[in-house]
Amino acid sequence: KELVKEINNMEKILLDYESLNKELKLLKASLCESMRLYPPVLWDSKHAMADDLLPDGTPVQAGDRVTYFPYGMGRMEALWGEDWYEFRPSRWFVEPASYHEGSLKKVCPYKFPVFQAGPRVCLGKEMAFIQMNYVVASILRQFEIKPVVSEKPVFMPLFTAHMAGGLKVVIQKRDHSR
Ligand code: HEM
Repeated sequence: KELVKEINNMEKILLDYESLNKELKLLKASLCESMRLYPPVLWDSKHAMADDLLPDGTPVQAGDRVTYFPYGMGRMEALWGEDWYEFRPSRWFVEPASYHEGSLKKVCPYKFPVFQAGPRVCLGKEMAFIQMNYVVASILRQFEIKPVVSEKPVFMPLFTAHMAGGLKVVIQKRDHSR
C-alpha cells in the first residue's frame, strides 16, 4: 500500500531517469531489504593465486578458496540487530521513524555485499536499481498482485536465488477508485 502511494505520488507520469533515481526511496529501500534476506547471489568465492594475508591477519595459501556469504551476512544479528529476520524497509532510512520524508542511509558495501565490494564491485549496480525500479513501478501502477497460496515460498540455495516451483500469483488491473 505504502509503495503504491509512493509510486502514484511521482511528479511525472513518464518514468524518466531522474524520477526513478530520486523519488522512489521506499521502493529502493524495499528492494534492498528483499535482497538483504534473499540476495540474488547467495555466496561467491575467490581463489588465491599466491600465498597472502587477509586484512585481519588470516593466512591464505596459494590455491585456497575464500568465500563470502551475503545470505548469511544479511541475517547476522551483529550487523542488523535483534529484528534481522523482519522485513523492515525503514531500516534503510536515516530516520526510520519518519522515513516518508527522510533520506536513505549510505550502507557500506562490506556490510551489505549483495553486489560485492571493493575493486570488483558489480559494475551494473546502479543500472540494476534503475531497471528494478522501472519494472516494479510500471507494474504496481497498473496491477495488483496477490500470491495464490499462503504458504511461504521454498527457498532454493542455488548459485543464484530461486523459489521451488516459482511464485504463483494472480494479477488484476488496479482499481484506482479504491
Ligand atoms: C540485482 C541485480 C544484480 C546483482 C545482485 C549483481 C551482483 C553482482 C555480484 C555479486 C558481482 C561480483 C561477482 C564476482 O566477483 O564473482 C557482480 C559483478 C558484475 N556485475 Fe552485477 N549484479 C546485478 C546486476 C548487474 C547488471 C544489470 C549488470 C550490467 C548492466 C551487471 C554487471 C556486472 C559486471 C560487469 C560485473 C563484473 C565486475 C568485475 O568483476 O569487475 N550486474 N554483480
